[in-house]
Amino acid sequence: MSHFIYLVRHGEQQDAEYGLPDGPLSPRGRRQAQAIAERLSGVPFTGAWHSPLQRAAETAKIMQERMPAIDSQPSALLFDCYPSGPTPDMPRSFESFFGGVTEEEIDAGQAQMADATAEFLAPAPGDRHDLLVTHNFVIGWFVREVLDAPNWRWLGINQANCGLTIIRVRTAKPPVLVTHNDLGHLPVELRTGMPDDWPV
Ligand SMILES: O=C(O)[C@@H](CO)OP(=O)(O)O
Repeated sequence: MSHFIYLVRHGEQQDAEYGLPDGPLSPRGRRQAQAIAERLSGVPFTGAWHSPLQRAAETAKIMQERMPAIDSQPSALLFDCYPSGPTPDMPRSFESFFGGVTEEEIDAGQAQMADATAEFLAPAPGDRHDLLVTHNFVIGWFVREVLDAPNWRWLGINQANCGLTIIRVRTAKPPVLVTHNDLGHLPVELRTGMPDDWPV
């Protein structure tokens, strides 16, 4: 019995480069959402959830238009957050990242991620295929959790807009990272949201 979790980062947000905290998808973001919906259209989803933020909710809505069998529900466990704070074993190069982040934000993010992994990464009694449309840091934390890496390690694990990450969970076996940030469904002009330019 396998529980597959399909993690999708939302599509590109309109004017995100101006530092807006949230907003609608850009035209390119809408095309990304259509492309990931085509990619996943054959999966027999048993559940779907999305972050309540507008960019994620719109992504889920566009996906749902092409995948009428899913009925995506908003989940506060999938909000954008800081999954953990600085730790002594963290490389010093990451310290500046936490400059403007408060302890309250970190505490809230840690609590959210503990609940999110307990809720969404649990083994299921039968086969399950669950879709989660969420944010870069949240997906980085799920990947860190699967790899049993140190807490700080979600930093630097990045996903492109509408990139596809799949985790497989079974009882009595460690979880498996089936694929990470798979962009096979996105033509090159729709590959956005990574911090660095693509090397190829
Ligand atoms: O701001 C960001 O870089 C990430 C953090 O998770 O958010 P989003 O995936 O919403 O762009």
